[in-house]
Amino acid sequence: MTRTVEELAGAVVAADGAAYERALERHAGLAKPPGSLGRLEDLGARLAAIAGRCPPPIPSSPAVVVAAADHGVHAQGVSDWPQEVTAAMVETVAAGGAAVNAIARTVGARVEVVDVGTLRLGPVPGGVHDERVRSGTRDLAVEPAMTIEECRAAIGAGARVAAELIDGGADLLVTGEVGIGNTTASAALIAAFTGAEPAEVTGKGANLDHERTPHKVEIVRTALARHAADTSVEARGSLGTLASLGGLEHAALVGVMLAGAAARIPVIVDGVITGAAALAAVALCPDVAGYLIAGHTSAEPGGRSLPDRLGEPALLDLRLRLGEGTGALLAVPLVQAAARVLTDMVTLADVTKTA
Ligand SMILES: Cc1cc2ncn([C@H]3O[C@H](COP(=O)(O)O)[C@@H](O)[C@H]3O)c2cc1C
Ligand SMILES: O=C(O)c1cccnc1
Repeated sequence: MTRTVEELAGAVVAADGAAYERALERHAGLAKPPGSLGRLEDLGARLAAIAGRCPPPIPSSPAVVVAAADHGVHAQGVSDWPQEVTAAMVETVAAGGAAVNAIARTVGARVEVVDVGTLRLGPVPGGVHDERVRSGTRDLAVEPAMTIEECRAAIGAGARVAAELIDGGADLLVTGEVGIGNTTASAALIAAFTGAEPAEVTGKGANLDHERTPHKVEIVRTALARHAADTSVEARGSLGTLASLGGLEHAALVGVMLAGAAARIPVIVDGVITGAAALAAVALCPDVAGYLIAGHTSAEPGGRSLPDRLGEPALLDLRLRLGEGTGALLAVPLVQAAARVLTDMVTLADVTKTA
């Protein structure tokens, strides 16, 4: 079943503030000095708000969705890598040999890779979700990257994959991506949604020669000016911004976030690409914010401002700048622990009874 953006957004209810408060109260009475579990206490309360019950369920089936697509803006020389690397990485993830696979194995997460629009001549190989909308986006520096219909189709695809995973028992979604050139689209989205200066949010991505970073900043600036000057109805609003400046994988990740929130399941955000998608998802449906957990702070410029925009600092800062979902996956045990302490711990009253 494919749900529209409006249907998905309409199915999202605000996270439950009363369950959040009950969890904080419960924490205050557990067998520890109140507040001594630090940010894990607030995280547990957020999980209670997400599930609408306290204690919250302990996530036991995490799944990472790696959305993949190519980018027309690659023609502007914004990445040192050939576009073939995107499809090659999709195959690598499907075969289990990428960084995301190694870390997913460590934390017991399943990995699902979704091709929403890589450049490829042959068919999508086995083990990859074939949700191709088109072969790469248009060049966002010169024209809208996607039509609204293409953007909607990619959102629907991401939501469908997420819903299948949830139906199959996934109770914690993790966002990931691959797409050569996608740090340029991400910088454009972050600047558009936050008002940040392009130079503040544009970096070397996958090791772009540092002498060419000013050119990359200029491309982002050009794209923003092109979009700002676009007075068509399609260009207006959050969906218009996503279609104009984003990638197909950003749109698919918006779908994953909407579907997770609609099912009252936490969604862990990874680096600057999934973070840019998170800004779009929250712009489309503000209540989604209550379901998003910032997993880590990317070392890419723009990474630092993102978790704050999502309402709280990220859980980890390991100076990762890879994407794929790697940083978000590393936060999975923290999320599980935050829920588990609310279930497993005895109260201070229990302890003092036996003292
Ligand atoms: C081998 C390889 C594996 C990756 N895995 C994630 N990325 C990351 O780098 C790319 C974005 O950087 P840029 O905008 O500079 O092209 C995306 O594929 C992102 O997922 C990779 C990049 C490469 C080269
Ligand atoms: O933070 C990220 O997601 C990121 C940073 C650089 C390159 N690819 C991904």
